[in-house]
Amino acid sequence: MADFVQNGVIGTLHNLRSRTTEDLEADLHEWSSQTPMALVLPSLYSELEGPALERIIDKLTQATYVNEIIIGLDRANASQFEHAKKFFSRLPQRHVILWNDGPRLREVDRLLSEQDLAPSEPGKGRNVWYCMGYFLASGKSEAVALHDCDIVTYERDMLARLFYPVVHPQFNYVFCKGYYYRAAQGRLNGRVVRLLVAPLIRAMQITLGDNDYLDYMGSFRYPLAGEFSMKAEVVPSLRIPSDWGLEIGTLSEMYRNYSHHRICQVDIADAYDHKHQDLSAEDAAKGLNRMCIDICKALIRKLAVNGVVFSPELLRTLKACYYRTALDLVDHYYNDAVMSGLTLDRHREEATVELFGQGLMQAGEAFLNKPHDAPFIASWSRAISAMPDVFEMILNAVRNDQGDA
Ligand SMILES: O=C(O)[C@H](O)COP(=O)(O)O
Repeated sequence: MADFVQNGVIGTLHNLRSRTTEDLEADLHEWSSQTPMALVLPSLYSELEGPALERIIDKLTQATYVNEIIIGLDRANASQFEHAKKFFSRLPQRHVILWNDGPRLREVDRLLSEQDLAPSEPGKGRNVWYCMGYFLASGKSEAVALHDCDIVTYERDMLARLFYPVVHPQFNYVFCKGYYYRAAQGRLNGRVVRLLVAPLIRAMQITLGDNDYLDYMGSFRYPLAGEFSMKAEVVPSLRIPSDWGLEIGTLSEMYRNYSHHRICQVDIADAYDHKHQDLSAEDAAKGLNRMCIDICKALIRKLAVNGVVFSPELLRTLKACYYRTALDLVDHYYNDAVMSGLTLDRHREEATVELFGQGLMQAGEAFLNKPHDAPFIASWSRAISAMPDVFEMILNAVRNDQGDA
């Protein structure tokens, strides 16, 4: 049963389950001429071979209020790119595929890197950045939504509910983040949100005291959701991290650029399932271990920008507080899971908390040793000012790539 509580500093739009998807879509259709909508899909070629994307594309064929779909394709060779063109061809909407590893976009990337403007790391952040560049360059839409391509439980209303708050002509929102809970095969998931982000933000609030940024971050029910939407005006000034700090970094950018009143979150699904990564306890460069370190760095960096002075003592206190807070939460997660007929392995949860605690220390130490090390990609405003013809170059590269048979 949904609730209607507004207990954060941003707006929360619940699903009170009194409207159908078709009803929501009818509104979106009506508004689509005034606010055309684009969907960005950052995808790995391997996702075309998995079970989730086929279903996503099936559902999207019916989302005809969408004006254009921009697919960012990573890790594809030439024949895989040709296959991708066929794979996406049944989409009835105008759609393009950015072949990020193709020679034309690689050349744009090379020219941008000559000016230190290209994303330095491969990955989702880089993929999203080029898709957003294309979105701005094409200039065909006024709002953009983004979601991952590994959602096994995808339904059409996810996208309708994601767009609705930023497209409604009387709502004042410029940015909207999706939320849900994660579970599959009778097990509660969402390990990084539950065991790292939620307790860490609470521990930071306890350790640092009153802090508007932490109140804001703590208001998001699923801060790592890869699903969000925004008005076009937001995109040029965004500076997103290229690592796993992407989601936290995007929320932080919105915090810096807009009043809380213009930001909301929306209930887009009940149980959500996706491709799971290994914890990778033995290797801090991979899996959730790496994700944890990148997220901690992003939060620490942002607090430092807001004036918090980090020291080894503060880090030790924060870690102790995080650890206790996370263990307390594990009790609640366990009880919640049991009451809902789901399972939760308490031993594994507590071992994960220990690993994340080490990750927090590693991130803190890395920050203290190299405070200027920021994996941010330049904003598109900056990229255009340094290379005024970059949009033209991207449009040409993408147009020519689509045309090659
Ligand atoms: O959202 C999260 O917490 C991470 O992406 C991990 O999710 P998972 O535990 O569902 O794999």
